[in-house]
Amino acid sequence: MESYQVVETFVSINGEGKKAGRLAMFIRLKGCNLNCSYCDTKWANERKAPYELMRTDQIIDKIKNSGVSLVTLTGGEPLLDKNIGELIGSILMLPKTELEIETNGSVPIRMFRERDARLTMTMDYKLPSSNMEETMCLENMEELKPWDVVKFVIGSEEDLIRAKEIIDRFSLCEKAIVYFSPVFGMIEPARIVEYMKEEHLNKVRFQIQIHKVVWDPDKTGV
Ligand SMILES: C[S@@+](CC[C@H](N)C(=O)[O-])C[C@H]1O[C@@H](n2cnc3c(N)ncnc32)[C@H](O)[C@@H]1O
Ligand SMILES: Nc1nc2[nH]cc(C(=O)O)c2c(=O)[nH]1
Ligand code: SF4
Ligand SMILES: [Mg+2]
Repeated sequence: MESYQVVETFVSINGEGKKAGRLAMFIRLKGCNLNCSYCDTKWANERKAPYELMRTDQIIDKIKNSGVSLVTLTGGEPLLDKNIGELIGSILMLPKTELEIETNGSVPIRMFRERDARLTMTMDYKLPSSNMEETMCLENMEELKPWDVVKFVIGSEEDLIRAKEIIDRFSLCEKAIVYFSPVFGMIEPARIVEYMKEEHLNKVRFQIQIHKVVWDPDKTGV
């Protein structure tokens, strides 16, 4: 049985994506291959970040005991772990449990091609203000399912323009559910809505990270 470097687990309302507002069990894995300018979980990516090595069965027990039916696997970058398939498969064996994976868009999601709506990919497209755009795996745009989410986290005017270009180039609104979300505190959220109106982005959904409004934005474990 495999084990994973877990930096935190907690139950909270999901603050992002199409399952926002619902209770979820969060499993946050250590480490990331990117270094986004705005990352709010840099602490989890540090080499020295403390973690608990948890076996698949221990994580599954934790989910079962939580009584929560939605699991959010995040990080760091959860898809970097070469054994992640075992954990994903085991979570999906739990009856009536939905799994959402937060992934950064730089790691191929192709190996998860055979999946139904119980496994949602919530995939970022990293825009210029992240300084990570060149790492994006564009083949992923062809692997999206209609129930997946593509998230553009927007920090600047340049990001807005680039997000629209990418949506148009890959017909993203026809392939998946598309969100615009501000880099927390970096751009006036109303400007994003203005841009959506200007460009008639009728299928894009606007979202603010709910947990940063409910709790201190720097608080972990919520
Ligand atoms: C911390 S990341 C972990 C999962 C994965 N590494 C990724 O980037 O998608 C989870 C989500 O938080 C978003 N995020 C990180 N820092 C943020 C910030 N300062 N403001 C808004 N969203 C942020 C990321 O863009 C991503 O969508
Ligand atoms: N409440 C809450 N919802 C979230 N949705 C995605 C998160 C993440 O960090 O990936 C997150 C998070 O950190 N907290
Ligand atoms: S990819 Fe995700 S975890 Fe990694 S640095 Fe960017 S926002 Fe942070
Ligand atoms: Mg977060």
